[in-house]
Amino acid sequence: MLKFSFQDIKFNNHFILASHNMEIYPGELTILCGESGSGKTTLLQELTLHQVFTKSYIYQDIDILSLSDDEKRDFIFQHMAYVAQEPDLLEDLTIEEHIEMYQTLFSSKNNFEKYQTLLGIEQLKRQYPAQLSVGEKKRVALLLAVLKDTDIIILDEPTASLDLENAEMIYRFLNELKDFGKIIIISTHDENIIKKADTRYKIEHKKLILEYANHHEEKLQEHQHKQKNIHLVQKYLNYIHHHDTKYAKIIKGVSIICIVFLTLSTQFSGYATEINSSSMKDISSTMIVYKPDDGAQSHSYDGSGLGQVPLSDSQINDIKQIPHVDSVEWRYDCVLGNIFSLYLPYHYKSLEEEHGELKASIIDKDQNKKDFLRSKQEIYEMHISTYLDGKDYANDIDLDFHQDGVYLSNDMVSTFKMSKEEFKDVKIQIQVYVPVYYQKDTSSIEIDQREIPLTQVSCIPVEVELPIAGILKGNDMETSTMYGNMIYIKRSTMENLINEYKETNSKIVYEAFLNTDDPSKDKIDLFYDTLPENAEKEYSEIYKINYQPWKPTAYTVEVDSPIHMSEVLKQLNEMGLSASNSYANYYAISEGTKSLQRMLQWTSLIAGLMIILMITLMKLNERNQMIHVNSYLKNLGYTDKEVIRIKRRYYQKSTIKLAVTCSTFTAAIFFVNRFMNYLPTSFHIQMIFIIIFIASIVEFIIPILIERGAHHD
Ligand SMILES: Nc1ncnc2c1ncn2[C@@H]1O[C@H](COP(=O)(O)OP(=O)(O)OP(=O)(O)O)[C@@H](O)[C@H]1O
Repeated sequence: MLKFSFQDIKFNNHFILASHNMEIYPGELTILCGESGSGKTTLLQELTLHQVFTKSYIYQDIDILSLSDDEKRDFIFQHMAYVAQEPDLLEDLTIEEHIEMYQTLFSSKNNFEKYQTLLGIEQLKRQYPAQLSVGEKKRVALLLAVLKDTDIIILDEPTASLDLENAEMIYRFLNELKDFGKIIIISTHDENIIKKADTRYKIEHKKLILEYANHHEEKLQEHQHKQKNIHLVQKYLNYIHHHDTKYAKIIKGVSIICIVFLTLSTQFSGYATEINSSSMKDISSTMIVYKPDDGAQSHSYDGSGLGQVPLSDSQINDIKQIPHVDSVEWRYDCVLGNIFSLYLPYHYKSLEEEHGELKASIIDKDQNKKDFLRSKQEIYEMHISTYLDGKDYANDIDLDFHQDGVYLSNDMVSTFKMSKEEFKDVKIQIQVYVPVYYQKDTSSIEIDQREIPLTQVSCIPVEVELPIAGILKGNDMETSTMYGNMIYIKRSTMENLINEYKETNSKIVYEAFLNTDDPSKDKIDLFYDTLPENAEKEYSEIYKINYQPWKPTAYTVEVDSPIHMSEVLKQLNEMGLSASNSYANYYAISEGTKSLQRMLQWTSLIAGLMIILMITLMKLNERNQMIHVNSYLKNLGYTDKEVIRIKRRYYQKSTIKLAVTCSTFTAAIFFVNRFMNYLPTSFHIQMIFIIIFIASIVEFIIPILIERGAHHD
């Protein structure tokens, strides 16, 4: 039995109903009738634990008012089904899904097919609530109330504004219902229902009157305890997006693309940083510093010994004083086959006339000799540079035989039909151009139609046999080169050769030409230091060439870190010096990757904000739906905490779903990319974290914040 009493009901000092008691028995139909506006709905709401005016509420010896809020919700879950005047259904679930949800949540075992037939629900099963008439909705709500399988059923005007056909189904249904030992309370104006009443209350003149009572002493239906399972609700929450509008679906698609793009761009920004730092590593922190001829500033350093002026001791000191400069070491670079560098004061013959053909050979362990390169041209394109004694070049060396000697570039050995290992214990025999003089009067370049004389190094070709110390990974040995066939000679070896052949005195050479009408009588004579008295009359042209003992024209300058390169370069330029432009190129790459990074960072940021904005708008749009689901669950008897847990779990699942979709999409892009060889990239685990992070904001944090906002409204 349910014993219930309420105090005077007033709204804004407007008196509605005087205080009264009610006793409601199981297995009976308790009817509440009265005029419209007399307070029937208000009373029913009190019976569903709204408790604004309730004085006492005892059900089966349980004092409901002494229960905590959560216990009251549990009570509703276990014992009470309420069908309001306007039935509450979830817009995105079909009637069949509603039925399935109730059966699952309340593990109903009652004979629901019978009620389903009585209420004519079969043909409505595939419909959504919005497709139903009011009568149909009421019938569905009644069936759901039965499926909740509780011992108290409260119905507010079940037949109000229904046609006869709908109403009759409900009458038949009510006849069945009352035979099951349930407490059934119905508010109605409908005479057809009123006459079925076992107990009838009427509200008249603002008083509740017990008009009629015919108690049967029937026992209450045995209550079966229902297990509350919040996991089961999840499935039905997933149906909520069945009905998403087209634009919501488009926004979802766009946000997935945005998240993938955002992730990729963050990753590429990472690659750009890697490229940047690896190119910074590649540039090492050294550069070749030289002073170009005054008239030919643009002449770049090509290792040909042409166009660079030796540096004075004070200039070298000044370089050493530049902040961040660690060391300044002279170097020597030359091109084999640059026969101009062989012009010496003593002879003006070409290389081939003087020394025969330029040769490079290798001599193996058994003293077998082989021409080193395949063609004469390749030998003429061979470059020699020096490397420093005692310095670690491990980054550039592929195979080190750990002995004094020359390192060969990778290009140079790759044309050879020998494995790299086979170069061990092999010697190379070449003619090294040993520098002895520099002079400025035999070479020139034309700039703006003016001939600008260039400083030229003059060399003596010296045949040497040197062990091969190792093979390089590429062609560079610390400083970068644009040439392929490189031989790197230890600087002390070169220094010994230079000391052996060096000149200590300057020499002036006069080149005297006699051009006549008969070419066979033409001649060239050379005069050293002084010209004969009558020379100017005898010769048609005389050139004076001033040979100075050789001094280094290039230096390897080492800077403490690549990031200070530009600073040092600036100071060198201010001193009128140049540095090999390979650095400038790398610097440009580095700058380029930095701007690429900046661009990617900005676009990522904008894409990120766009996603958040789009999703926020979308979720705001869904706000009412989100709130309705919460109140629906609470009306079913879930406590606030349970609803929060259900919702959190639901958002967690959506987050995981989004993260998995985006990760799969991203992985697919990577796979296609790798397959097509567009970019040398791989799928980084950190991308998953980025995706999870964005997915959590989008599918967890934003919805929770919006719902929270709704609760405060
Ligand atoms: N929350 C409220 N605030 C102010 N007045 C209210 C509130 N709820 C109900 N009322 C008023 O109380 C009176 C009783 O309303 P109630 O809905 O309970 O009547 P009813 O008998 O169910 O009417 P009907 O048969 O038309 O549904 C009405 O005058 C209504 O305007």
